[in-house]
Parts: sequence; structure tokens; C-alpha cells
Amino acid sequence: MNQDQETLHIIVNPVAGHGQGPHFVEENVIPILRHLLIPYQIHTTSSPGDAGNIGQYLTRSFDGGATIRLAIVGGDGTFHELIEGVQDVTGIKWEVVLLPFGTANALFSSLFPPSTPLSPSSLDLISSMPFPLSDGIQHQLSSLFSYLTKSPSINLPITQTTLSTKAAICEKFSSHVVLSTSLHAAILHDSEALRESHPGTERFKIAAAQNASKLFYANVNLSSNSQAPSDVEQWDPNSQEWTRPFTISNSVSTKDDNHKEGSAEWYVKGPFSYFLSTSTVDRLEPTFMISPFTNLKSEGDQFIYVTMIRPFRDRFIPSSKIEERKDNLSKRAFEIVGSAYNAGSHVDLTYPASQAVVEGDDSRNGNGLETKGEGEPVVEVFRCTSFNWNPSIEQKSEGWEQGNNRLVCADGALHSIPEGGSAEVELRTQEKDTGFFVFA
Ligand SMILES: Nc1ncnc2c1ncn2[C@@H]1O[C@H](COP(=O)(O)OP(=O)(O)OP(=O)(O)O)[C@@H](O)[C@H]1O
Repeated sequence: MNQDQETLHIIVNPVAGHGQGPHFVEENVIPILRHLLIPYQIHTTSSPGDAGNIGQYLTRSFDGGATIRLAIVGGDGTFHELIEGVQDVTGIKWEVVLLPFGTANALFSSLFPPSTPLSPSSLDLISSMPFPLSDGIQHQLSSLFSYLTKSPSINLPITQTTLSTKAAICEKFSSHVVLSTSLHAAILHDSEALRESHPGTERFKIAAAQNASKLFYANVNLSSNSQAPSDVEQWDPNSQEWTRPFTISNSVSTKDDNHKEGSAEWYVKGPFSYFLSTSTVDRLEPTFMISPFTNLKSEGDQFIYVTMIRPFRDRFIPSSKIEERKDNLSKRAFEIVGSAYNAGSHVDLTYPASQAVVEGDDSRNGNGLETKGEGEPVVEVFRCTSFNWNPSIEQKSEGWEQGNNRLVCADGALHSIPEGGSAEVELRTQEKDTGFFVFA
């Protein structure tokens, strides 16, 4: 069968988020498509992974070199499963409409932050509809309107992760939103058990409380390939610029052909409490702006933005009394990561220039951090095009709790690095006319 390329294929996940996707499609999407005489087909997922099966089915229905237009009614996980399902299929351009019916909807929220105005052409289209659409519904339909008004779709960078031991590659997978370890991966792991009792984002907060007091032991190498416009760079909250990394060392120099002459692998020594990378989203929920420099809509170059917290750089943490260590680590993690809800201001936090630690001084506990000061950044933000996460052996020391340093989260899907192994993460080369594109 050779499909009509004008058909909009709608993949509906009936259990994502609060399970309201199917009703929304029936009530709002179909009436619009019918009014505009746009052919559509609905494909409802019947089990985990089914979005990938649907993607494979669609590729078999099209000739090579096709453009497949589809809408995803669900969350980031549903889109992730589609990408995973068709990652070995080449020569197809996937143009995707996002209908945010998952829990977090990180990609949609980053492309259409709350109160983003609709384009004039979308507003014209809405005013031509014979039925009213509330402001909230208009916002949920933002990506659909971009498609209907023929806005160009945006190329979506895809990250490839390889888990391997020294002897062999064990697993390869793709991600389009986030690749994380440490606290974020642990939150995703624990929050899954809470999905039924807490279908909204509050389950992430509960899981955060269970994991914020843990240390994740690993070492990381950051690098940039020869196509990258610059070597690895670090955000400097004081000068408000990207600069040569200054809180890590480049002791490992690369002689690899893939690296620019004079470029280096930058070495980051753990333990970590937080470690998250993304090349597409600035936020994980509508107001949780964890990676504020990532902007898919900007014309700029593609990077992986890495956001990390290494608690032992904070003198308040290692100097804590043994019985207060876990509690202090947890408080600090909440204080720092919580600033992401304040328009991503965590990236501007700095330690006092002189990190004198005074016993019993409560100002260290919150007020001790400064903003855009001359001390070192609290959150280290780097941009690169690849990195390795190498779990390491815990340094035994009383009062600390170790988290699972082999857990990796790819767009919410969890993977485990084999014992003694590592994770290698890199941006996939983007093609001009094939791969994934989103209407934004
Ligand atoms: N019919 C189904 N029954 C059970 N699970 C399903 C079904 N269809 C899809 N799934 C699973 O639902 C999971 C949740 O979907 P998705 O990740 O899109 O939503 P979410 O987790 O609520 O949102 P987000 O990823 O934005 O936080 C997917 O990982 C998928 O495996």
C-alpha cells in the first residue's frame, strides 16, 4: 500500500498523563480536521512500546523517501517509543505534531511555554472555525495549528547512548528529550511506582524526597567533535558568558581523528547529586526550567547541554556533622534544583568567593549561596557534543548514602549500565531531509 502523504496519522496513548488524550482528540482535534477536510487515521497504542510498532507499520506503508506526518497524543515517553521503534529505518522524514497529554510534556512545554502567544496565522485560523475554542485548548493545540498553517517544522536533534563493558557493546538507544543519571534518573525510577496513585507531576516531588540525600559515584569525560563550532564550554554566571571550562581539568588530551587539533576531553570527578543532559528542552515541566540555555527554536548550533551538581564542591556539605550529612545534602539539593522553578535561576547561583565554613552558622543553609557572584558556580553547566558516564567505586565515608550510579534515564525510559561498564552519549548527525522534525 502506498499511503497518501497528506493523511495525518494520530497516535493516541490512552493511559499517558491523566488519560484524557482520547477524549480531547474526539472533542477538539477531529472536529478541526473534519472542518478543514484533512484526512486522518487514528492509531491507539495498546501496550507499552506500541508507538514503535505503529511507526514501523507506517514505514512499511510508505515508499522510501516519504514524509510521514503524525500527531502524538501523549507524553515524551510515547514519542520516545516511536523514535526507538523506527531508529533503524532510514530515508523517512517524520513531521510530528505534539498534543501534550502526558505527565510532564517536556518537549511541548519547551516549545510552547505557558502563555506563549499563538502566531497571527494560527489566530486567523481559529477565528475561521465554526466553534469556539477556549484559551487553554488553543494552547494545547499550538503545535497542531503550526502544522495546519504550514509553518516549517524544526529538525529535532537525537542523542545516541551506548552502554558497554570493556569487552562489548551491550545496548544502544536514542533519546530526544533528556539523558540523565543520578537524582533525575532515580526520581523517574521511583515515580513510576506512584503513577497510579499520583497521575500528576506531584509524584516526581515525592520521588525527589526519597533520593535527594544520595550521592552518585562516577567520573565523566566531556568532549566536542570536529564538526562542533567550539570546544567544550562552561557557563560562567559571573560574566554571563560561555567560556573555556574553569571548574574541571583537561588532563586527558585526545589524539583521535574525530577531535579537532588541540581539543581535549574534559575530566569531571564525582560524586554527583544531579546530572542531566539535553539538546532539545529548556524545561522538564511547564515551569521547571532546568536547562535554560537549550533552545530548539534558535538557529544556532547543536550541543548537548549538561547540568550537574557535585556536592563536595560545596564546603557546607563535606564539613557537615556525620548525623546531619544526609539531611544537609537533601536540603541543599532541594534549594538548588528548586531554583529551576524560578525561571532557571539555579544556573546563576555562586558560592561565596571565600567559602569560609563557620560551625553553627545557619546562613550557610540557604542564604549562604549568592547570585552571579565572584565565587565558583554552584551548578556546573557545560555544552559539548558527547560525554561518557563512568560509574566508580564509592569512597566509604560515614553518614553518606549511595544512590544507584548505574541507572540511566532516556526520556523517562530506564536502563542499567552493566557492572564495570560505562555509558557513551553523543549527538547523532542531523540530515537535512530525513529524521525527526516537530511543528513548533
Ligand atoms: N495501552 C497502553 N497500556 C499501558 N501502557 C501504555 C499503553 N500505551 C502506551 N503505554 C505506556 O504509557 C507510558 C506513558 O506514556 P508517556 O510517557 O507518553 O506519558 P507520561 O509518562 O504520562 O508523560 P511524560 O513522558 O510526558 O511524563 C509509555 O511509556 C508507554 O509505554
